[in-house]
Amino acid sequence: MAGVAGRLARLRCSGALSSPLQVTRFPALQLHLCGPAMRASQKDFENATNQVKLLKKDPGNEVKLKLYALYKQATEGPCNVPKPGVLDFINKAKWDAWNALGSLPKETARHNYVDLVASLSASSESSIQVTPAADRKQPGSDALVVTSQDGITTITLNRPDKKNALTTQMYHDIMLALEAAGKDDSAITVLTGNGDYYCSGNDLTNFTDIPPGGVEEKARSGAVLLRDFVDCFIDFPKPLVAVVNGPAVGISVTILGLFDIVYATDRATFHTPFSHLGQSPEGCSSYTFPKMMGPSKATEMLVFGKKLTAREACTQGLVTEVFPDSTFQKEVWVRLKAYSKLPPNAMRISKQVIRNTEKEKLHAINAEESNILRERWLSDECMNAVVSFLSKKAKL
Ligand SMILES: CCCCCC/C=C/C(=O)SCCNC(=O)CCNC(=O)[C@H](O)C(C)(C)COP(=O)(O)OP(=O)(O)OC[C@H]1O[C@@H](n2cnc3c(N)ncnc32)[C@H](O)[C@@H]1OP(=O)(O)O
Repeated sequence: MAGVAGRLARLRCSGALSSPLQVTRFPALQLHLCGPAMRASQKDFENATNQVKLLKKDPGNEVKLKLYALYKQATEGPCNVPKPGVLDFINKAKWDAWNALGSLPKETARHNYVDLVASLSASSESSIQVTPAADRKQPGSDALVVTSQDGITTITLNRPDKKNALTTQMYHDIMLALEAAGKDDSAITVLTGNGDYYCSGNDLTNFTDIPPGGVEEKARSGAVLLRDFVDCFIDFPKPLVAVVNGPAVGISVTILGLFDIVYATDRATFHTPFSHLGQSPEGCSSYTFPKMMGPSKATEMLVFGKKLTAREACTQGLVTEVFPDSTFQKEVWVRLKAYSKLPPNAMRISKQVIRNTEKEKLHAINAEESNILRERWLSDECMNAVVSFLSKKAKL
């Protein structure tokens, strides 16, 4: 988020961002950032600081940063604390916002803060706070739905509004769901997505959740989680089927090489933009992809980020069969229900015969890929890509 908050504030002052939408949503910013200094009493300011805790509608990151900056300027004056490290996304964004206020007098900052809170109070419905990412609660188990019926355990990614991006909590929940499915009395296990996407890969906001040990600790624990997560797929004992109901991105694509069957709607696409994100392949794809499609096609996907259509992915061996979107669900589930009636022990043993020779190798590859990614996550290339995504998301 390098300088984005500061750039935003300067653009606002220059009038460059005064679109009707922004004027409607954030009138206080438009009216007061560069407006004449007016007086608000200390009491008004204290009232506003209390009022802000009662706001019910989340006004978004821009306004939260503005509130933070004005509060600091009003109470401490111009920003003269050291700039946080470039990887410390949240604190750096806050520092940028405060620093962008330059030498704005304390009284003006106090007035602008009071005015901004007043304008927010009018339409408020849920709480706002500049919550450190580390304190933020991840979505709970409703982001993952597990059902068991007709001999099939289905694990459904259920964050359709976020294209089923995988939060840290979801990685843990998927591991638990796989562990349980491996032991339950179903014959087949399915992973699918709710909504128009199968999965948009790792939730990039996971990167903002920096623990007390800093970014190195974040990268270390991320690599451990990734390794454990992928290990669960390598070791899964029963037939594992991906029902790819829409586009798939990142890790949701790479682990497909560890599934036994991949059925896809013709609307699905398969995208691994690792270089664009300053990252490197995971999910054992550095081994499974070249093996299934040859090194050159694998390079197009994993190095150059070429997005495949469902039919291309089928030709390359990543997808087992493609179905028309209009009949996808019906055809796939009829097929899977029939398969689930086959003797479960025979299916389990046959899968193991097919997969066991590779297991040790896959675990070693997973460990190596996770280590390499740990380093990648600390690179400028990765950090810049994540910051760019988060900035667009925050519309900064
Ligand atoms: C234990 C850690 C293991 C990590 C392993 C390493 C894994 C690597 C990967 O998976 S790399 C791939 C990461 N994913 C991406 O780069 C995809 C990012 N998202 C997008 O490019 C787009 O959102 C899209 C192409 C998936 C969909 O575009 P569009 O149809 O225009 O929808 P929106 O962009 O408006 O998305 C709606 C809503 O969802 C949020 N969102 C989508 N994907 C992600 C994501 N991966 N992380 C976080 N948030 C995501 C998007 O921001 C919108 O949110 P909003 O409504 O603005 O709040």
